[in-house]
Amino acid sequence: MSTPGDSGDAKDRLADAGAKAAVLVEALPWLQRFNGATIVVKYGGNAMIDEDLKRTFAQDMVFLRLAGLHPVVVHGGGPQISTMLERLGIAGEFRGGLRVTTPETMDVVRMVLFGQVGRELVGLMNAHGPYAVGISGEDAQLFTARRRGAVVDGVSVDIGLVGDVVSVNPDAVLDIVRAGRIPVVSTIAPDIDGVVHNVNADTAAAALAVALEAAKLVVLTDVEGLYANWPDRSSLIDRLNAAELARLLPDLDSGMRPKMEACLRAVRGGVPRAHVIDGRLAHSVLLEVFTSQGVGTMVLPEEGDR
Ligand SMILES: Nc1ncnc2c1ncn2[C@@H]1O[C@H](COP(=O)(O)OP(=O)(O)O)[C@@H](O)[C@H]1O
Ligand SMILES: CC(=O)N[C@@H](CCC(=O)OP(=O)(O)O)C(=O)O
Repeated sequence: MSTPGDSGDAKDRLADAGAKAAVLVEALPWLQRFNGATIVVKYGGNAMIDEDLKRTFAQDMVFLRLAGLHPVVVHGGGPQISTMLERLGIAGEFRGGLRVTTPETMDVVRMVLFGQVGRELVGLMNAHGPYAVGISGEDAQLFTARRRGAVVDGVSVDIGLVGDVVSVNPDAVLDIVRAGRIPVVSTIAPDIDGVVHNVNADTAAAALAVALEAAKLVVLTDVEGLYANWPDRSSLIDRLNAAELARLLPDLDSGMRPKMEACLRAVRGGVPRAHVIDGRLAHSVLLEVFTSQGVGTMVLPEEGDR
């Protein structure tokens, strides 16, 4: 038999326990603040490719749910769509950060987003219990899309079946949330004539966060956050308001632009905070929600917006 006091490293153990307790206690004000709140999380980047990060992300969503929050996941899948198009020998291209989407490409987008990426994430979460339910923008009129073009060198160009979300009916998502489960949303959406469109996942996440009156939008990516002078790593912005972001937007590269447009759309639509965080860091969502420091870049509304 041994007791903690017998061990030579009892002091280390006490210090270790103290540090763990401090982490738990630090979460208390955040648990209080976000109890019952909806948090929309855009899952993308490395967290969607690396096997360990996929599992830790799924764990984080279940953790949020069991901590009394209502996580709603909107997933991307750009790299997976590109891989499948290549396997099928279908040529693809991006214009202004958006995929040129022919009817043939659309079939692949739908199959990969809902049938592959969404299914895998649902499965990873459900390894912890009966939590995740997949849903697409086609279900119960969740999203209605309107065809949009892309702007290339200041000129609007046609990119096929690509849509912007023009209306959201969040009832089906709310049904899933009220049942105590975690919706996992794939971002394909019919237009008013029922023609299915490909919608950028950052854009759809913002529209959904607004419609759900979420407390936060959290967007995962592959960098620490937004850099004022990309790629100068010393220029990471930890917080900025909507007006400051609107001024930066026109100069951003195409990868970061949909994400930052989404953050702007969310805060201007009434979401109190939008965050871009580093999905390469395991449990970055938990760190963002439950620690005082936060991680990544936080976008706030303008003074007087709320
Ligand atoms: N100002 C900027 N701040 C941060 N990242 C930027 C910036 N400009 C361009 N980027 C690039 O944008 C990428 C994120 O876009 P993308 O790869 O499309 O995202 P994801 O795959 O996470 O959806 C970053 O990994 C980075 O290489
Ligand atoms: C119109 C458009 O570009 N749609 C995206 C939809 C998936 C997505 O947004 O995925 P990520 O978040 O991983 O980039 C695409 O086809 O790739």
